[in-house]
Amino acid sequence: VPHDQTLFEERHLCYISPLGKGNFGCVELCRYDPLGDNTGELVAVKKLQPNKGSNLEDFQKEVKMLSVLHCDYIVKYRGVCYSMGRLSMSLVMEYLPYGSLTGYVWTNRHNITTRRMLLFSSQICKGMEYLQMQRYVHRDLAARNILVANESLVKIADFGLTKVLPFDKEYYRLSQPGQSPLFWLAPECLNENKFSHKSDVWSFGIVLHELFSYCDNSINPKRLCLQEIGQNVQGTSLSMHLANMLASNWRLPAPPNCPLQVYSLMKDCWTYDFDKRPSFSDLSNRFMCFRDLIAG
Ligand SMILES: CC(C)(Nc1nc(-c2c[nH]c3ncc(Cl)cc23)ncc1F)C(=O)NCC(F)(F)F
Repeated sequence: VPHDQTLFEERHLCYISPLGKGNFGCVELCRYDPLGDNTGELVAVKKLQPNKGSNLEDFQKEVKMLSVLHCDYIVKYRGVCYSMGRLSMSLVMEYLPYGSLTGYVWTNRHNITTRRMLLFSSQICKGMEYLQMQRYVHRDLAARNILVANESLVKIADFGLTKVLPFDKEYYRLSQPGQSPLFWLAPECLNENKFSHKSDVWSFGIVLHELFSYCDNSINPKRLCLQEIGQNVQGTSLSMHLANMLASNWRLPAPPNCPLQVYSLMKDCWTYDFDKRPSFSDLSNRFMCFRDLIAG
């Protein structure tokens, strides 16, 4: 596929297998094979859920948002494929063969060094720094939404919940509680549906916790929070319980064998007051120093 090509003909898009369900639809592994000889490129095709009209606009917004992102640490947009005579469309992205970070880190937990975890962390941080420059708030930063391109490269993906900040405001207020998973959300998101670069920094801290826990499901953020809340979740909603815990300064415990400097950086991302949280560029600089400092 010539890389400037942004229009994929449906008849050459050969379905191979399902990849998963993301925000706004399912994603399938396909081969774009115009020569019909199986030499075509593997691509990830995100199909829009059918007959959800409103989603078509949002979907076209996601396509538009992705098409202008050019960063080594963000999944590459390849183009679109129209079907049913332009009534439906699919988003075509590069296919990353190693899959999502959660699966990769857990499967390879015995031979991923701290050094490589810090490399992945700094790449996610740089990808978020780039997004911030474009005034994009991801709103769903989580290890499951990071893809592994190869042993030493990860990329941010799944921009289904991403919002562009208005030119005159540094935060985005959702009209009603969104579908972001609670356990990755900053207090101001839980309490006021307020999303910003600084709430993405909070989620980035949660991603570090997942990463340095080797994405071990038995100690994932949801399970640790629910353990802390205990079984006595009466009337008060889960998000209220979580907001109260965070307000009384409860935070996720340090992952087993996590370097102290890394845990202290996570805690900085979880500063209650969003104005006092570090920015992604502050965090990038700190990772630069770490990688020399922490062996492994
Ligand atoms: C919904 C979907 C498909 N889920 C999965 N994608 C891939 C997966 C594996 N390789 C991929 N290459 C490109 C893309 Cl867009 C996805 C994959 N692998 C496993 C998934 F569950 C996805 O988009 N997840 C968000 C992402 F992981 F991408 F951040």
